[in-house]
Amino acid sequence: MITVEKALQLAQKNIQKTTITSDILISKSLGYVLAEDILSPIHMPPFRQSAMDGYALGSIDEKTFTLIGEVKAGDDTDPKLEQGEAIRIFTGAPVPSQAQAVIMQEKVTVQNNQVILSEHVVSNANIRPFGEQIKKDDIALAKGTLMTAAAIGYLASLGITHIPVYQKPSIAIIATGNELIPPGQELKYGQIYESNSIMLSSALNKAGFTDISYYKIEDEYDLTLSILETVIDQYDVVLISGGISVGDYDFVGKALQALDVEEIFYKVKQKPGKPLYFAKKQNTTIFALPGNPASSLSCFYIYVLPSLLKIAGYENHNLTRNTAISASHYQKKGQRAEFLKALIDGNKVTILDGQASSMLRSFALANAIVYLPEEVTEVNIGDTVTVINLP
Ligand SMILES: Nc1nc2c(c(=O)[nH]1)N[C@H]1C(S)=C(S)[C@@H](COP(=O)(O)OP(=O)(O)OC[C@H]3O[C@@H](n4cnc5c(N)ncnc54)[C@H](O)[C@@H]3O)O[C@H]1N2
Ligand code: MOO
Repeated sequence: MITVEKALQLAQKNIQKTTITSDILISKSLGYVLAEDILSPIHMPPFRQSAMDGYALGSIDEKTFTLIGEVKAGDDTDPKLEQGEAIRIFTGAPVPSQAQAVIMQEKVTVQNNQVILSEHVVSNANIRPFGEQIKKDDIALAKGTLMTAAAIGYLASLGITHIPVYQKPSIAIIATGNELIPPGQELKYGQIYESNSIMLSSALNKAGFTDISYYKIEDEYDLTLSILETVIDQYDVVLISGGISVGDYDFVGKALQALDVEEIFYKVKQKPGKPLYFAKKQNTTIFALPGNPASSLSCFYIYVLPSLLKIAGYENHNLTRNTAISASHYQKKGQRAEFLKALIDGNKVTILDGQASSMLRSFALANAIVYLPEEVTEVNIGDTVTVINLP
């Protein structure tokens, strides 16, 4: 059994950013990472732009100007403007080439076609210079940038429609267990509802991973072997739930071994999620998550999600860790490091009741995980603890 720190380190070391990129519509690019530098195809702004509704002035030394016309946003005119003359102008409109400044309409009075300034203006006031934000062929956004709403808006403002991004992995989720039936059917004695696949796919969707396929396997060796062989061949990432412990009907480990996967680690000194298994085969990454629902989700957030984000090209792929002051007393029962479902409010964190790995209610209420390393055996109210924010 390895430590949490060693397991995290091995996951980091054995996961590489994908080399597969594709050109996609920017409207579909939220959450993708740029695979190349994007150069601006235009100067932005593409002309001298008025930043205010007011008057464009032919000179800046006078206090009174003769009003000779108007330019509004979208106009394609460049009217002549002499010293002592002004043109009515609006925010976003092209500023006449000869204009030396724009004054806000609140700072003038207009009488008989004369614009009278109540204060002096400085040269180029309220004019957004040509190419002020970015020049044509300069790097608009660098390779590695995460596409956020703002990044999408920015590239759209430069007229860009398609961008090269790192492809997101295709993912198979495999739920194992004879006892599992889909929600919506009536439970027979011995059965429970299968909830891990919908939970994991929801967590994947939230993180922007949508290429997901589902499989359900009975606890049967040959079937486990053949389905695992197929999915390892077909998908970039395989997430298996359950069947990874030591019981007579836990066939996942045996099947993976028979398929000659490269085992990176099996069993981590942690609670929940002790029998976590991580392996690779060619370009496929395989995580076998313990079947207990809270163990599955805990391992997903701590190990799987950072790995998937790294594959998809994210620079900051780890969940944020902070410290907070515990509002709870908690006594560890065993020796393993623990990930505890918790509720953080400001810098105060409450460890929730119901931490068993079979229970999801505390997870459903949690917004954070308190991490207790092996050496911490007890938390007292007022102690500083490590907190991992849940996405
Ligand atoms: N003798 C030992 N027994 C167990 C050990 C051990 O070290 N020695 N470890 C325990 C720990 S810790 C865990 S965690 C579990 C993990 O077991 P598996 O990964 O093999 O998972 P299963 O046995 O298939 O299922 C465990 C539990 O979770 C329920 N389950 C499974 N899949 C789903 C699903 N898709 N949706 C909802 N619930 C699911 C299943 O019914 C079981 O109750 O092993 C301990 N045993
Ligand atoms: O490690 Mo298991 O997830 O404690 O129950």
